Amino acid sequence: MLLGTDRGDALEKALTTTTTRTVADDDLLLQLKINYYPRCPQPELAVGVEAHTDVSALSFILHNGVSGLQVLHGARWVTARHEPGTIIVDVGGALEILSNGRYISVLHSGLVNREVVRISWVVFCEPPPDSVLLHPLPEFVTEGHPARFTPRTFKQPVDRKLFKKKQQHKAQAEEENGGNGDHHHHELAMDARSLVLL
Ligand SMILES: O=C(O)CCC(=O)C(=O)O
Ligand SMILES: [Fe+2]
Repeated sequence: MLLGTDRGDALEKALTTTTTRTVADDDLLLQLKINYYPRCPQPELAVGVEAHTDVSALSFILHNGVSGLQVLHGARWVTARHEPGTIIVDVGGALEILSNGRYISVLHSGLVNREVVRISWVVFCEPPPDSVLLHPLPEFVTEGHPARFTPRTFKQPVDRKLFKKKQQHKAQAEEENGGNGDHHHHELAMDARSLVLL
């Protein structure tokens, strides 16, 4: 999402008043991922970054001003605004859990462009993998809004995502090789891709 004033204020308040109590500042892990989207003569046939949700708490997307980030809004894919000098902030799964679903981790994807190269630098801000149990914070749990998530470590959804990806790519490789080829290279490529697709 592009931070609007209302949501931005609420988000900032939630983060400064609640998250820091659960996760100490120096426990937060920052990971940088650089996406390079080459020009593509037939963008509609290509996959840039496939549809996914981030597992992080927050992701900060810096970009070269070229649009390409698509966000699922209701039933429609909409293109995010890429105004020069702005940073796009994306809510990840960890924040969805902490806020008991008040902030939603939306499905998004990255498209390639026919004319221009697109580059995005994404900083994923993540809780520690297994020393903290993520659960809806008490201030977001009421009678009207019971807890929607069971407690889990950050590592659990990450592992689940990697496992799903592995299965997907294995099935793809088997399809391509008629079920009996040498899959070694596919699996190596898949592992590299999975790691950066968190
Ligand atoms: O390139 C973008 O704008 C978004 C990429 C993205 O969603 C990701 O790397 O997780
Ligand atoms: Fe993402």
